[in-house]
Amino acid sequence: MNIEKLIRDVPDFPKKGIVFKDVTPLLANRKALVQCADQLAALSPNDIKIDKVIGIEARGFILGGMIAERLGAGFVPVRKKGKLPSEVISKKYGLEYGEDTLQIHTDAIVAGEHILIHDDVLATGGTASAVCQLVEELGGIVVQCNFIMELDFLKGRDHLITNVASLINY
Ligand SMILES: O=P(O)(O)OC[C@H]1O[C@H](OP(=O)(O)OP(=O)(O)O)[C@H](O)[C@@H]1O
Ligand SMILES: Nc1ncnc2[nH]cnc12
Repeated sequence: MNIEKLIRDVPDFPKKGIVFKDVTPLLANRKALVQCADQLAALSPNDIKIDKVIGIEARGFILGGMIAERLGAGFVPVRKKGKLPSEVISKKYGLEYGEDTLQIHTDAIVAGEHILIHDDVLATGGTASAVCQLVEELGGIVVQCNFIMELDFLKGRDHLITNVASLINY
């Protein structure tokens, strides 16, 4: 089925001038959800065993968990500042409509592990790039960053030195 039809444009959210790509209709459709998870898992390079999938808060959690299950990998959340309970490392970052700080538990990744990072949208790349840096600080190897969609005109791909894959390009 055509998952693109289930992504809704919301003008002027969360700020004037931003066209927000809303994935909630896609997530609510049982066939689209499964198809999306299957296709994202299939994007992962099949010659490297993924140890852990990272989902980026909040919209990266849903399909990140489904991809981890399909790849037989663990799941690691990267969260906004102040949400993870144990010892963390942090990275400040800028995104299409603001800035924030992301955190990961220091014991979430063992040095040398192969990591796949998932999020719903690649826009400027600020968010995904910060997560790559967190993974590398812990000694993880980023195998791929994958996304439901990529906003090509914001050139997020240029900020990521790793393999980048997405299901839809705008
Ligand atoms: O490529 P960038 O310009 O960095 O933008 C992409 C990020 O923006 C959105 O998250 P948001 O910070 O809105 O958080 P949410 O998932 O909690 O709504 C999206 O889910 C990505 O994480
Ligand atoms: N235009 C957009 N729609 C949805 N999520 C985003 N994250 C950054 N830019 C976005």
